[in-house]
Amino acid sequence: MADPWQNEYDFAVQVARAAGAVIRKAGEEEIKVQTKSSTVDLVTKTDERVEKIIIGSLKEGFGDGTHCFIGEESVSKGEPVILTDKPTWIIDPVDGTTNFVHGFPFVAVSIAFAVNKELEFGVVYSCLEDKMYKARKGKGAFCDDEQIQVSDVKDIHKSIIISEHGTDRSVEKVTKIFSTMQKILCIPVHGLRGSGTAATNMCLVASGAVEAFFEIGIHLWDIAAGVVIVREAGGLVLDVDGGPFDLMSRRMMSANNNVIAQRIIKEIEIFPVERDDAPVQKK
Ligand SMILES: O=P([O-])([O-])O[C@@H]1[C@H](O)[C@H](O)[C@@H](O)[C@H](O)[C@H]1O
Ligand SMILES: [Mg+2]
Repeated sequence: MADPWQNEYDFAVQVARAAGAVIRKAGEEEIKVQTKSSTVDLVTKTDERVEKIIIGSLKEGFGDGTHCFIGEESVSKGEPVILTDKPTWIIDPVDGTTNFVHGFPFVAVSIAFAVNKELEFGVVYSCLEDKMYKARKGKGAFCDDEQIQVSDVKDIHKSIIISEHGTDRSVEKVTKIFSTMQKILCIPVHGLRGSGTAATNMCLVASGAVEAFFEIGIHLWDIAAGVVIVREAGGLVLDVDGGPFDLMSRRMMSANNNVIAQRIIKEIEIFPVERDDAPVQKK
């Protein structure tokens, strides 16, 4: 049977590449910064503009009303996060906005596609490095058309682990995050890293540069595309307590294998976060 979502997949790659070119260009100009949920949760005109470009192009291609869209900036303007069985695009126009603002060279466009609430494909364009990561369910993961695979390291002492601290600066949460990092570092592991973009971090797991990446507090648009890429590269994605991964939970552990995942999970100090599909009240 012909691949039902091949057109959508090819289109997503084209749109991500075009969006990345807009981001690169915008990075050469003056960047005006605003804040969202906190003073360190940054947003720029480029985030909004690129999301409009991406959703606009997707609607031109597939705008017969059967497709739904969940985009970071639309949600921050008050749209609810509702994932139905309909074909749904999950978009982070600029993952790594803080990096973008500071000229730190990792910024990604992340586009995922889900049907019947299952992720079908993911595209992550690391636009400053000009690397196109992509994966289609059951068909492998690729970086610039070269197939990628997770690392085969099983010894935690030979691993590099990524975690991030997100944008919540409450002392209780930051304390737990750093306590977890300290425990992992002292296992000991070879190193701790973080690129500043969850989407890129997942591609680093998928391509074998690191063994695991976990974070509490990410949103579905940060990781949806990366989830497919990690799985198709032979890795696994779990909840931070070792249970099944839940796209809406804002908790995610991705690893090259279960030995590494379980060893890290033992050290994670979990703190509560509001789910992405929590009913919209306020804003
Ligand atoms: O805001 P944004 O730059 O799109 O996304 C952020 C990045 O992915 C960062 O690595 C992660 O630590 C944050 O949790 C995300 O919110
Ligand atoms: Mg993001």
